[in-house]
Amino acid sequence: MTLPAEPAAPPAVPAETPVLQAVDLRKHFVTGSFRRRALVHAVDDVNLSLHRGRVVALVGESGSGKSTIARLLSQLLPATGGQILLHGQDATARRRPAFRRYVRRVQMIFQDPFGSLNPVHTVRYTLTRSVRIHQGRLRGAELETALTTLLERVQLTPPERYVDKFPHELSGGQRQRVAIARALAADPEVLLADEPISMLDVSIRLGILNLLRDLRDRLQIAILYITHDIASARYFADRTMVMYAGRIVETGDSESVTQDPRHPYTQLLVRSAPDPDDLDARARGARGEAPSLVRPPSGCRFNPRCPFATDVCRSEVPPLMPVGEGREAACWGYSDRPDRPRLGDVLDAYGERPSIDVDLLHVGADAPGTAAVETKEGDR
Ligand SMILES: Nc1ncnc2c1ncn2[C@@H]1O[C@H](COP(=O)(O)OP(=O)(O)OP(=O)(O)O)[C@@H](O)[C@H]1O
Repeated sequence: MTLPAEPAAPPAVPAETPVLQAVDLRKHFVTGSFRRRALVHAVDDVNLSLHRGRVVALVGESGSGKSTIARLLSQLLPATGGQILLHGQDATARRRPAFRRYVRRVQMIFQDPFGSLNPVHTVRYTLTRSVRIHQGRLRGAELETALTTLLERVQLTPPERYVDKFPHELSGGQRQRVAIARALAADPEVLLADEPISMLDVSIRLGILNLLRDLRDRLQIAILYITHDIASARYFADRTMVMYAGRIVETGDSESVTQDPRHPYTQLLVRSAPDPDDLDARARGARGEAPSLVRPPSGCRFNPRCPFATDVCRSEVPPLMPVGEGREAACWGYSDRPDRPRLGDVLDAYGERPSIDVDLLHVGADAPGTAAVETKEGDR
């Protein structure tokens, strides 16, 4: 199924102070028993900024730390180190009232719309609860208006067709729309969307991405879009950050990162689209597997799989270095050190030159803007 090439729209607002920022964010999980205690280095030294009306995609294969970042930013997990800033101010919520205030600004959308909605409650119950938590004890006509507004905002129209349904009476896409409406009841500034389409039927994924894009544009919400699928990042996100084994290895505007990847890992990731976990299968053997996060490789964590790794890659962690306008890659190959690796044509090591064809955008659907199609009765 071919989709029209429609890269992410340019930002509606100029860059300004980030709404939400992670500064040197770190999460090490303690696992094992007392005697065999081990630390999982899930996230190390991650910096990211979310701006009003812009989407940042966080892309990487399974286990790279993407969901941990979302849970840290939502403050469902305490960080081991680093800071979370909301409008430039430390936002660490140490007590419940502060956490409530934070959650009003920063809402999360989960991967599984089947698990995130209580099956015994109607849409009315779910949304009313969220409205009352975040907007006060609305009743009668006022409450009805609030519910109608939320359902219309997620394009579940006419609202009366959906408001008294139970989750099992809705399609996966409709359930995800209800989950998004529940998040919108808080009138958030930030949505953290953790793989919001990966559990949905391919035919309705594009509808959900278009809805999120609409919220970005109309409500100027800042969105963190977590995905395995670098092709959907190109379609949907203004900027893309690539994560490998707990660290950010490349950042830049989505079009450049996906069409002209600079870090050897991003090049592999692009080549493995649409299934990044296929990357393991392709690179295993000759290049080894994704590293253990209990004992991550020293230096660049990608070095055991990188065909150009040299001693410096094995001993020193590469910082993010400029590799173009607004672009950075954490690879010594872009430094001016005399002992840097010579990247050469790194892609030859793995085969043909990668590029993301929009056909690889396996979100499915015949055309963008399919929200209305999805909400028809047929999508049950
Ligand atoms: N509560 C936990 N205790 C111990 N280790 C954990 C915990 N949660 C996550 N991890 C580990 O942290 C690492 C990063 O996990 P995370 O779920 O953030 O990755 P991910 O990129 O989101 O993967 P996926 O796409 O499969 O969800 C993994 O090695 C995982 O096993």
